[in-house]
Amino acid sequence: MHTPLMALQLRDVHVSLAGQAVLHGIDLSFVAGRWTSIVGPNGAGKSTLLKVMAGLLPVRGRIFLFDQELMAMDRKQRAQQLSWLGQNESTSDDLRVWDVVMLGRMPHQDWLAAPNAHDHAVVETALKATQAWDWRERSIGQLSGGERQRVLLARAMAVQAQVMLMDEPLANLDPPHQVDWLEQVRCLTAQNTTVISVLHEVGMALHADDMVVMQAGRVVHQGACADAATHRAVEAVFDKRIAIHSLDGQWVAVPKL
Ligand SMILES: Nc1ncnc2c1ncn2[C@@H]1O[C@H](COP(=O)(O)OP(=O)(O)OP(=O)(O)O)[C@@H](O)[C@H]1O
Repeated sequence: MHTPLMALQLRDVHVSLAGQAVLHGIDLSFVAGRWTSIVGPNGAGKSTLLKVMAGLLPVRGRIFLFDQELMAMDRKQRAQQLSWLGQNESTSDDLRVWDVVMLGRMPHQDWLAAPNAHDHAVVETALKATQAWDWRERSIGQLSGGERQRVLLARAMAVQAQVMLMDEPLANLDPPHQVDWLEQVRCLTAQNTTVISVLHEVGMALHADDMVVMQAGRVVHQGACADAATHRAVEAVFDKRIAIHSLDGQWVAVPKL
């Protein structure tokens, strides 16, 4: 039997923030080309885990990006392979939308080199994919929260990284653009991109291939979104205040009143 290629692996990862232990011995493996959603209650450590995988926090333990130790990688190489969409990302409001998305191409450009035709083509494709193309000449400060999120998603896509990490990518998106996002993730995984996203909306998170369920700084379950064991784990971390059901071939999470 052939062993699947692992995009990211964490081995006994511990994180402390401001002297407080936040992640306690995380062991996880993410198969390349799949979409995993991370869910759990407020304060469970989801955003911290995502930051750790982006190499943004000091940790105790080991993290591998494909076969390389993440922390030992050259910054540029890491930036080419890992793309990051954080929560409440700050950008200068004066920046043109086009230029914001072009920032995603930086890991591929030489120092002070002008973007080439390929960079322009990638930025155009990303802006069109998130339906942000019409705003390309506007400054990002003039956009609504959801419009801005679509521009930042375009920037993350423009990196064309093998692994994409997204923290609350659906924040501020209206339902049609949430569905667009689902379709974009499907396109990315079809091209063998690995997508890992923190999602609060359990119903959306259940569209992923796999799920990591967290509670109090620990992983309590990792499994396929279609598995009953995954559903039970999600219901348990939310104190059984939600129930997962099948509806028209999809999984939905409904409040238990
Ligand atoms: N900079 C920090 N200093 C100290 N503690 C922090 C810091 N950032 C986060 N924490 C704590 O770490 C824990 C995990 O936070 P994290 O943001 O990872 O949780 P989360 O699961 O993403 O939560 P939410 O669903 O509310 O976004 C929380 O208890 C939080 O208070």
